[in-house]
Amino acid sequence: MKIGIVGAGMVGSAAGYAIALKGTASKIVFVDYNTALARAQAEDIAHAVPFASSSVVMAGDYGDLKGAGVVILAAGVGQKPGESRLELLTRNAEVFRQIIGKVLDAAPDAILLVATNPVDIMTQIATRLSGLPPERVIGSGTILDTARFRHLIGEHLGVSPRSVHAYVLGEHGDSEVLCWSSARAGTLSVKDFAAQMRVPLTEGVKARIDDGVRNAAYTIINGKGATWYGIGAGLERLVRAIARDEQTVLSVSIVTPKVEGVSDVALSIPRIVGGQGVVSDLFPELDDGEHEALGASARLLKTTLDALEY
Ligand SMILES: NC(=O)C1=CN([C@@H]2O[C@H](COP(=O)(O)OP(=O)(O)OC[C@H]3O[C@@H](n4cnc5c(N)ncnc54)[C@H](O)[C@@H]3O)[C@@H](O)[C@H]2O)C=CC1
Ligand SMILES: CC(=O)C(=O)O
Repeated sequence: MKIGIVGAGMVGSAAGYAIALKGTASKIVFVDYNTALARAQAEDIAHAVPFASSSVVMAGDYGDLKGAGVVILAAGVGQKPGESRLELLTRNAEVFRQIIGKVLDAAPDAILLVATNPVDIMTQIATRLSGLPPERVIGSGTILDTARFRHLIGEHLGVSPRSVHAYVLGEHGDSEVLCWSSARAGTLSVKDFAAQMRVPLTEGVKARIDDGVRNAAYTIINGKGATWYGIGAGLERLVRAIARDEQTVLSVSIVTPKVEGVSDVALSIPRIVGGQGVVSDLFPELDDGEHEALGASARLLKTTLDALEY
């Protein structure tokens, strides 16, 4: 499958690098209004390909997205230290106004994968601007937060994160909801797993993990200015699920008709992803606190979107 990446900065290039190394796409086209940057990223990544795959990597303009099955949208500004994702909204909504029409003129059949923050609201904006059905405009949502959650649980329990099945729901942002009530390691609830392994899983430990997931972006941005490897790998995972029609469960954001009483809001729940985009939503079982927190997250996103004129 040919894929396009609009925005050749840290996130776009990390995604392209991961896709090229895994050979997930036959062709990768970078588009950026900084054409020198797009060309440099494509050339640098192309030099990694002989070690790994046979993907063709190039830079181009919007017309070169013709025939792309997936276009990743990673253009726009990122957070400065201390800035929240929601504070980026006005600037990045303007970027999407400039690029979505051009992407669709060239690649009307593409599935759009949104990475630009605040990703849930940008997904809702991209859905509206494109006129595409929601299942074809997919925000990376909490795919990264879910990976962070699995990493920290696995580290604490002494088990591979690949054996941890746990999801972060709601906003990719401060109001996200770590779903402890259904978190499992292997075949056991994390509580039973911890007991068998004789590892404490106290409220204090859970609070530390919650903080580590919720504030990971702030910590990393303080240290190196931005985050890119985690989301780059997450975007590759999404492209793979689509390119191979995997029907894989991933926590991603699309405009959803009803969540905890809030209508038409983009946020993450686990969903089945395949060649047509999102195939099904999987509403997880939640405890009362998680229901409440997911409702609050949905209301925050909806109110923030409603305040934006676009
Ligand atoms: N969804 C997620 O989990 C994550 C999302 N992000 C978000 O991804 C976005 C990109 O972050 P970075 O790559 O670090 O930023 P960056 O500044 O390195 O790259 C952004 C690129 O967008 C390009 N761009 C801006 N306006 C454009 C336009 N109108 N047309 C074409 N290209 C344009 C810039 O030239 C730049 O190369 C940010 O909004 C950031 O917050 C970052 C990390 C994780
Ligand atoms: C920047 C961002 O959204 C993240 O790393 O979670």
